[in-house]
Amino acid sequence: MERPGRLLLLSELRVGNAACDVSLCRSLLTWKRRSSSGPVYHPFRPSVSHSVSVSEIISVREEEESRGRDDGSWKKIKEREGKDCRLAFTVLYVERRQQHRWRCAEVTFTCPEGALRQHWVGSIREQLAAIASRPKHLLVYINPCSGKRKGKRIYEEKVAPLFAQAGVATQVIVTERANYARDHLRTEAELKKFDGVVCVGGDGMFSEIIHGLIWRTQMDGGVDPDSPDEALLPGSLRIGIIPAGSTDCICFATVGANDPVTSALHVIVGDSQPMDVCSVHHNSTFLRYSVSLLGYGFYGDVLTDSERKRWLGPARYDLSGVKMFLTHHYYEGTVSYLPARGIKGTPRDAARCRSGCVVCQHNGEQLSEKPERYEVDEASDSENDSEWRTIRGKFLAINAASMSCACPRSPKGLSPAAHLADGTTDLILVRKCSRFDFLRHLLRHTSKDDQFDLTFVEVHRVRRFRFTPRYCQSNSDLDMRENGKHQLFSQICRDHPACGCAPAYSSWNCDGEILTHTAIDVRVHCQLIKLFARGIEEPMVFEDLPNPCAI
Ligand SMILES: CCCCCCCCCCCCC/C=C/[C@@H](O)[C@H](CO)NC(=O)CCCCCCCCCCCCCCC
Ligand SMILES: Nc1ncnc2c1ncn2[C@@H]1O[C@H](COP(=O)(O)OP(=O)(O)OP(=O)(O)O)[C@@H](O)[C@H]1O
Ligand SMILES: [Ca+2]
Repeated sequence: MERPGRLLLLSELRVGNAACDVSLCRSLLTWKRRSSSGPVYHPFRPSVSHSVSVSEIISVREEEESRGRDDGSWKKIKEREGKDCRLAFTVLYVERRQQHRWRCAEVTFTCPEGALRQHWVGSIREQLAAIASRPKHLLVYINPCSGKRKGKRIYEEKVAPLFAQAGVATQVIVTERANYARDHLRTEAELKKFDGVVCVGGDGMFSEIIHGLIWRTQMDGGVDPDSPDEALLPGSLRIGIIPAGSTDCICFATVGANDPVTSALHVIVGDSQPMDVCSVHHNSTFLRYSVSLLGYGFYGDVLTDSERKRWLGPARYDLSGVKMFLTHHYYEGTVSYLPARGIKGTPRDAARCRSGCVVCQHNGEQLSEKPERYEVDEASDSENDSEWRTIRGKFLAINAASMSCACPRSPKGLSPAAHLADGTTDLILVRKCSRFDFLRHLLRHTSKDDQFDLTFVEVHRVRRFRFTPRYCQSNSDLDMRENGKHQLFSQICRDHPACGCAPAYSSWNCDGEILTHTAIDVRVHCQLIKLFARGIEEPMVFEDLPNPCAI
């Protein structure tokens, strides 16, 4: 019955009323209905074969006689099949649905005898236990105030039952205030006990988690977070996102859908997706980390305005978006950047970052093999260094997208060809233009047309950039001292649009949080963190299907 190394098990089992050939190869569970004339191939009665990779099996359970006793379903099966239900076992596995959604499907096999059932259940469990990447103990933070305030319910109803079925133990913490999760991770959490951290909420909640984890890792490793030139240490814990926020662009861009069940299943199967993180400094003061959007001008103003409308829930962004579009403020300043060299990919590529992305793999290897080359570039502080480029101008928006920033509002995102883990960010400069032109640019985020193919838009793939607003170019310290004053000034002008004077400063939108400074220094840290995700999967074509085992 066994051929070591290839075929572990091959039996005739029943699925419902049908006799099936069921096999367990090293990595594949396959069941194939037998044709009525026996196991022999019959060209006119093709039998459908189902295959599930063991890596996508969630769990296996032995059916108990008591199961379904209330509705008599087991009794009916027993009567129909004349079999003892104690001979049945059920396999729960990942099933792919439309639009990158995953669901938990199940199939029940009935064995001719109890010993065979034990053999099957034991073998599948043994294989599952051998998958080292699966988390066994997770620390879960729930933001009860995210999005439509449904985070707690989403976790309890959709996610916790799946974790329980998969045998994943959890410690669940419902946050009591903003930054509760960040502070808990920084100081209190016993991280050694866990294989990962899960956040239930939006991009802001994810941001709290990475701030807590990255800070803790640097402190433990003796790295000074205030130094913009120091390489940061990667953490060991993966992060899972159960989407319950207003934008959820990090979940959408790493999984392909904002769906709590899909995300929970990616956690259970132990997926791993590396991700770039930008550190943001003002002079030598650490401000924040960013993984998705750093936006000055339009997206900064949308965020500032939307914070006053939190009670509106996710719709606040659309309302503030329309308002800031009509307001049409532009801002003057200088952007300098270090172009990404020696890497694969450009922001105008047709190819997209997808599961198993070769660009991310290639660039990640390049950067880990030759970090000194980049360190030399980065350590150079001179604006005149030939590597640095400088652009002065009036901008409606300055956006740095470290990933596509795809989200339901814009399924292709701010920078459709950006990569999750290539060590770069796409710097998008939208110069002052008419409202009509800016609308054309914005609309292209929702269509197939190229949002960069406009004379007033430019995009650069960079490893590092700096921004200085016009009125503090001579002395960037001024920015710190003038901060209170400019915020007041901007506030007056925003609140009295009739006065006609445009504010001199916008704010930076850093993954949905407002930064306290306008002059910033941004550096990309390649693959600093890991998520329980695998990147967006390409739809399977016939040739991609796993080969059935050679029996
Ligand atoms: C005419 C339709 C144009 C639609 C253009 C849609 C572009 C949307 C691009 C979304 C990019 C999201 C990037 C992600 C940022 C997250 O780290 C952050 C935290 O969650 N979210 C936001 O800042 C939330 C940012 C939300 C921004 C919403 C902007 C809405 C713009 C509406 C403009 C309307 C013009 C109407 C003219 C009559
Ligand atoms: N218990 C809490 N009470 C109030 N605010 C909280 C609490 N826990 C976390 N927060 C804060 O709530 C803010 C918003 O959270 P979150 O990002 O989860 O939702 P969102 O803003 O609706 O979604 P998105 O960021 O995707 O647009 C975050 O800045 C987070 O720090
Ligand atoms: Ca990137």
